Amino acid sequence: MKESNTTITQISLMKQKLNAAKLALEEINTDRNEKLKVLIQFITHLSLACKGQNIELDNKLAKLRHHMHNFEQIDEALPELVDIERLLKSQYSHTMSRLEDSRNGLNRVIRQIQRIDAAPDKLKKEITYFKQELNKPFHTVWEYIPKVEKLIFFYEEILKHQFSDADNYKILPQHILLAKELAAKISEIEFRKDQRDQILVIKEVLLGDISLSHLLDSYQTILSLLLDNIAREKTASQDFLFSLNDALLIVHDVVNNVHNNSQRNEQLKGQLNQEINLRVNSTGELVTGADNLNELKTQLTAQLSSIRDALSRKEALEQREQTILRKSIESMRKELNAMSQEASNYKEKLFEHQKLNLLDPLTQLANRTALEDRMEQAYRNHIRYKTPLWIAITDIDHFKIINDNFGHSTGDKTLQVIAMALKNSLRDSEFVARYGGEEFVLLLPDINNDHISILLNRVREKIKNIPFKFKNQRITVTLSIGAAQVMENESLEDAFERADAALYQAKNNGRDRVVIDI
Ligand SMILES: Nc1nc2c(ncn2[C@@H]2O[C@H](COP(=O)(O)OP(=O)(O)OP(=O)(O)O)[C@@H](O)[C@H]2O)c(=O)[nH]1
Repeated sequence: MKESNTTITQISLMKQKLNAAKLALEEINTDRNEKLKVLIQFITHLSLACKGQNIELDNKLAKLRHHMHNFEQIDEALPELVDIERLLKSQYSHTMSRLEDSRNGLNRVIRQIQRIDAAPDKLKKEITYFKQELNKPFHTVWEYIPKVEKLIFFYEEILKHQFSDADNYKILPQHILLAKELAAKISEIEFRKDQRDQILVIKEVLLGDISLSHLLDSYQTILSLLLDNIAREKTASQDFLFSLNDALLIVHDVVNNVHNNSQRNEQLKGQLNQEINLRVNSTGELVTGADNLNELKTQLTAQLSSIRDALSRKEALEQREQTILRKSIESMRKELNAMSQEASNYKEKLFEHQKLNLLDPLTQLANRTALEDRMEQAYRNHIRYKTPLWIAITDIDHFKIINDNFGHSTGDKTLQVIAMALKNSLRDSEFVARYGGEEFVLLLPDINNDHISILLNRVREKIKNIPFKFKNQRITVTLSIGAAQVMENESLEDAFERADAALYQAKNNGRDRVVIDI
């Protein structure tokens, strides 16, 4: 009995243990299932994260995910896990080498961007900094993507800058030269009074910090002003020709009328003459055939009265003819007077124009065209009469400083004063012209070698002593002068070049001096 009790107790204990073991097993199973679930989830996420990078890896992860449900023991998954680990490792090194390639690619692109001169300075600095950053290797794709984004930003900025500057292209040295030449050219052209302010503004723009669009605008404005002037000139000439034509038509009509009238009058006068002749003849016949004196008397009185009548009609006709002729001549004279007045106005205008075409409008000195005419004339005299001829070229020293410090209008006034002083320091036979900008050319005939230096130095001193005062500042303006005498058998151009070289030397030797090429 005792034994059976013990057995029962043991069985019940075993039952309890079994139950406990069952519960523990259930717990283990639940736990395993939970962990398996987490593992499967992890593998799912891993395969999603790796998807598309390597097809073998994609397949292995999908297979593993599927197999996981069937594995009793995690050990069973080990071979597949090892395989996947190997693939992951090789994928990592593949990704790293791809990232390195991409980094090198970015470096190449950034070097290209750095070559774009048009990029603004701030952006250039940013690009340099970015390039330094690119020296560090990438570890993940996430480091690479922002770099690509940044690169796109640089491109965008450069494009934006380029487009904002689209109509403001870079001004090159040859554009600045063109602007200066245009300024010099318009100084030589005579514009109408109402155009001069506009021309002054354009000149100021051309000689300042000009942009390409300003240069083009200036060309366009000047061309339209010139075209306008040409059109006006054309209209003025046309008006003159029209009035000339009208006057000639009137004169033509008058002459025609006079001619017709005189033809008609000639006819009438012929008839009257005929009538008078007839009467005179019949009077003669009356006298020869007369028997009775009284009858003759009566008949003669009647004949004489008819003759007188015909004569007075003839006289009246002639008077009328003369009056008409006088009137016609008078109206023709008036017309011709008006015409000649018109013609002399036109001639005066043409003359003024011709004169103005030879004058520099700013300084009122002869311009380059006039200088060329005069040089040829002086050269001809030099050849013909074997008289000496000197060419001197003078240039104001550091004139740019006056413009820069006191403005262009002060510069213009300085040019005017110097021009007048130069003109006043020469004799009538000598000649000065504004050659361009701040350069003047002097033609000096009949000066011998001993006197040229004295003369030119006197001119130089005269300018130096002008008491210029700008903005309450006393300024001394000096000249450099280069001169050359036209030698025997030398062309004018060669002599001019020697004078120019002497001027260059005067500038190089320190300015404010005269250099004579001998
Ligand atoms: N105000 C004014 N300035 C002019 C005119 N024509 C040319 N200029 C100016 O003259 C100056 C000439 O300058 P540069 O050729 O550099 O010579 P610079 O300053 O005189 O110096 P050096 O000749 O070397 O002594 C420029 O600033 C021109 O803009 C003009 O009609 N009016």
